[in-house]
Amino acid sequence: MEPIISVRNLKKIFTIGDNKVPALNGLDFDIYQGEFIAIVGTSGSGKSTCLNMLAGLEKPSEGIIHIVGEEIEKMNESELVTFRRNHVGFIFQSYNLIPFLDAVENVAMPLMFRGVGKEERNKAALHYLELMNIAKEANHTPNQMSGGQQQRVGIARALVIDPEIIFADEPTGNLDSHTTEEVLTLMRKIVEEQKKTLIMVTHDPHIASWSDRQLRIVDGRIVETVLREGSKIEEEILEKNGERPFTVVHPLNTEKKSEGENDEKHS
Ligand SMILES: Nc1ncnc2c1ncn2[C@@H]1O[C@H](COP(=O)(O)OP(=O)(O)OP(=O)(O)O)[C@@H](O)[C@H]1O
Repeated sequence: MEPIISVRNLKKIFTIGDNKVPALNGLDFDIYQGEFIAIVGTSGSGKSTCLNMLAGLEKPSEGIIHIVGEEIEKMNESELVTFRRNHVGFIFQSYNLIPFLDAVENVAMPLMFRGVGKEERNKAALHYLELMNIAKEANHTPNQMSGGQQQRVGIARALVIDPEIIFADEPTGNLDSHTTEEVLTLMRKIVEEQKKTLIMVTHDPHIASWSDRQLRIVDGRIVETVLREGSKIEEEILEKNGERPFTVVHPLNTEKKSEGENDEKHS
């Protein structure tokens, strides 16, 4: 099996005036099609910076990002827009639905950008609303729906272009615990049934535990990976490749060790 995403020595340093803020200090990992990955860490650890760079929304300071066979850090802005339109779906914490459009029109929007005609795009939108168990609300605008319903519309919108990869930044951050479980169940369902690759950022260890594999970040480094017990995709990768997905882990117990001495390769 070949990875769908490969990241090597990914670094990001923000410059504010004379100050340099290192947000990512060298990430090395592979992700495979059909994996549900959680990037987990406390506030300021570098999760969103990592997601933004994988999605081509920010340029790395150093390093390589291969996604579906393309080196995205070398693309210019218009190539990145086309790349995202064709390969990537986004799920946002605050849903980002357009308030004056109903659910069908919101979901159909990415297809409109692709030039798909109204009848065809509305049909596709309804299909994904059905998949998310929210077809009854197809003609409701966002203010006529609960948070959980809006997020299901948000997921349908991410799916409508049939992307290989879906990025989700704190997708359940605004939901109560019951609705969070419902939305996570649906997210697992789309990963398993449609073989999508889902990369979710969260600060919450319980939400992260829904994923197949957690990458825990502290101070811009991966300090731990956690596999979900019994994960089908992780067993499939192990069986086909003879090893676990490549990740370089920098464990936290660094006292008395020089730089790099305690780095472990987990594969
Ligand atoms: N545009 C920016 N300019 C300067 N510094 C930034 C910028 N974006 C992020 N940072 C800094 O980079 C570090 C990592 O931030 P990031 O937003 O990736 O963390 P996070 O883990 O996603 O946090 P949160 O959960 O609070 O969103 C922090 O120290 C942050 O202050």
